[in-house]
Amino acid sequence: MVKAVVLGAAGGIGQPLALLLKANPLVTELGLFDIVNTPGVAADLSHIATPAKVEGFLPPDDGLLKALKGADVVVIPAGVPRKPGMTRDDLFKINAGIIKDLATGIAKAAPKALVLVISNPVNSTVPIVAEVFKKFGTFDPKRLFGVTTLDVVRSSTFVSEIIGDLALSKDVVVPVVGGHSGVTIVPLLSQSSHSLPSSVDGSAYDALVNRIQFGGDEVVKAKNGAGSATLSMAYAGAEFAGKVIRALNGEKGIIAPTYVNLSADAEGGAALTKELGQELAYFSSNVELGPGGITKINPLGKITEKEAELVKAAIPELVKNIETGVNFVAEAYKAAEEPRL
Ligand SMILES: NC(=O)C1=CN([C@@H]2O[C@H](COP(=O)(O)OP(=O)(O)OC[C@H]3O[C@@H](n4cnc5c(N)ncnc54)[C@H](O)[C@@H]3O)[C@@H](O)[C@H]2O)C=CC1
Ligand SMILES: O=C([O-])CC(=O)C(=O)O
Repeated sequence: MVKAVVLGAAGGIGQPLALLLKANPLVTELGLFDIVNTPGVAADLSHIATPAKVEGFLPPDDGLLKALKGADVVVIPAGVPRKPGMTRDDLFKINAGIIKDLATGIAKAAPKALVLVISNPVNSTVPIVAEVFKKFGTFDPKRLFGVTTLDVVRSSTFVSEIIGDLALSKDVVVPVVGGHSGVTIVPLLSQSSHSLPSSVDGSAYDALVNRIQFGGDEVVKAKNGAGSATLSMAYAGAEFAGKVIRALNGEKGIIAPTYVNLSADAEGGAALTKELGQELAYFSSNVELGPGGITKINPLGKITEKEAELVKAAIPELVKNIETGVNFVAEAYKAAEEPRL
C-alpha cells in the first residue's frame, strides 16, 4: 500500500506525472493538489483501470493537508517554469515562497513522507524544504531528495545517439553529479555503462557535456515562451519516484543519482566531502535507496582530470545556491512568529 501525492498536479509536469504514477501498479492511492483544476484531473485519471484511488484537492478547507494525509511519497512540481532568457535562479523569487508553504503543509500533515523536489531552482528549493522541516522539528535528511533524474535521462539519450543506437538508451547509465543547473550539472561520462566512440574527445566531448548541462535551455528555446521541459520531466520524475517506491516496498540494491543533504549518511557524506575537498551541505551523487529513504551516499569514485575540473567549477555555484535557500527561510521566519505544529 503506497500513497503518492503530487503537489502542483494540474501543471505541465504535474498532469503527465500524475498519469504515470496512476499507471504504476505499486501506487494504491494518489492525492493531487494544485491551486487550480485538480478535481478535473483526478476525475479523468480515476477512470484508468489501475489500483490507485485518485482524489483531487484545492486550497480551500485545508485541501493541502487533506491531500497529504497518509502520504508515503510526495512529489513537488509546483511553481513557475522558465521562459527564454531566464536562468533557473530567476525563478527563485516566486518559487521559494510556494515551496516554503508546501513544505509547511508536509511538516504538518505528512512529516514521515519521502519528499521529492522537482521545482526549480532545485539547488535552492531542496535547502528551503529542509530549513522549514528543521523549524518544525521534522527534518530527516534521509527522506529528502532533489530530483536530478532528467539530467541522467538526457545523458542516456545523448550518449546512445552518439553511439548511433537509440534503442540502447534504456540501458545506458551515466552518473550525473553536483546539482541541477548549468555548470553544477556534472556528467561522469568516464563511468558510462557504454563507452563513447574514441572520436568523442576534445571539442566533441566538451559539446556533449555542454548539451547535458544546458539540455533544459534547448527545450525552453524550442517551446519559445510556452515553458520548459514537462513531458521528459514527468517521465524522469516517474522513473525516480518509481525507484523510491520500489525501495519503500523492500526491494534492495536500488541506486540513483539525486541531490541530497550529505548528513543523510554521515560516513558516505564524509567520504564524499573528502573527495570534493570542501564541506558542502548538499550534493548530488549516486545514492542507495531503502524503505526509509537514503541508506548510503556513494562516493564519486574514479573520475578523470577533466571531470575533476567540472566538479571544481560546480562547487562555488552550489555554495551560493544553498546559501540563498537557507537564508530565505531564515529571513521569512525572522519577522514572523515561530512556526507551530
Ligand atoms: N527538476 C527538474 O529537472 C525540472 C524542474 N522543472 C521545474 O518544475 C516546475 C514546474 O514546471 P511546469 O510543470 O512546467 O510549470 P506549470 O506552470 O505548467 O505548472 C506548475 C503548476 O504549479 C501550480 N502551483 C502554483 N503555485 C502553487 C501552490 N502554491 N501550490 C500548488 N500548486 C501550485 C500551478 O497552478 C501549476 O499548475 C518549474 O519550477 C520548473 O522549472 C521543470 C523541468 C525539469
Ligand atoms: O530548464 C528548465 O528550466 C527546466 C529544467 O530544469 C530542465 O529542463 O532541466
